[in-house]
Amino acid sequence: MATPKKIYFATGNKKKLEEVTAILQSGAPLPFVMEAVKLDLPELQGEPEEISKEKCRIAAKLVGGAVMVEDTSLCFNALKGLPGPYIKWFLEKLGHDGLNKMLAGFDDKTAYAQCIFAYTTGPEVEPIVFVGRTPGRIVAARGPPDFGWDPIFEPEGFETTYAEMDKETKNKISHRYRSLDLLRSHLQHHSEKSS
Ligand SMILES: O=c1nc[nH]c2c1ncn2[C@H]1C[C@H](O)[C@@H](COP(=O)(O)OP(=O)(O)OP(=O)(O)O)O1
Ligand SMILES: [Mg+2]
Repeated sequence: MATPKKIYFATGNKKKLEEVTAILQSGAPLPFVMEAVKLDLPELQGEPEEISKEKCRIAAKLVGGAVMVEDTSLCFNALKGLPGPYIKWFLEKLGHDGLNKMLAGFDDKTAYAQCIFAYTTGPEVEPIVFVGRTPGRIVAARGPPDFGWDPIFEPEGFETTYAEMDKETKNKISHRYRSLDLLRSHLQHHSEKSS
């Protein structure tokens, strides 16, 4: 399916939108225009890929066109990947400190941040997904509490948390960057210019 000229990015999260905008601007010229649309999408249950796909189907019906969405998980290895896609509620109820305490009984503090973009050309078309992961570990909160669980996630190979990094650095190594980069390649590959 050829890449459409305009693709909506549906999210209710301003910080996600800021990062997605920055990541898309920092690469090669795009074969499409991204238009943000603020939607309050449901928090679904299930396997992360399915959650993203279903979110995308719902968004495509609402916007009536090509759309991308993403769903983000924070997965603790000691907890076999939980809270995963339910991190939003865990963060809201327990805060940074409570999330750290969840791992108190475990030596293994490693975790991974996962972002799954789902994209469809329209409401009748099955979405496809792109999985981006960044490994790291859960630490006591450090850095500005601007965005979700950024202060408690220290990516592997760094001594700073996501929150302590400048945005440019985060956007080069993040789960979101990795997932969006796969989608970008897909769209570039399927654009009329290159096919
Ligand atoms: O890079 C990130 N760094 C720190 N925290 C993050 C990040 N990315 C998402 N988050 C938070 C937001 C929400 O508490 C949960 C994901 O839930 P998730 O459903 O994907 O996000 P959301 O409901 O805020 O926006 P949306 O309207 O796109 O579903 O993790
Ligand atoms: Mg959500």
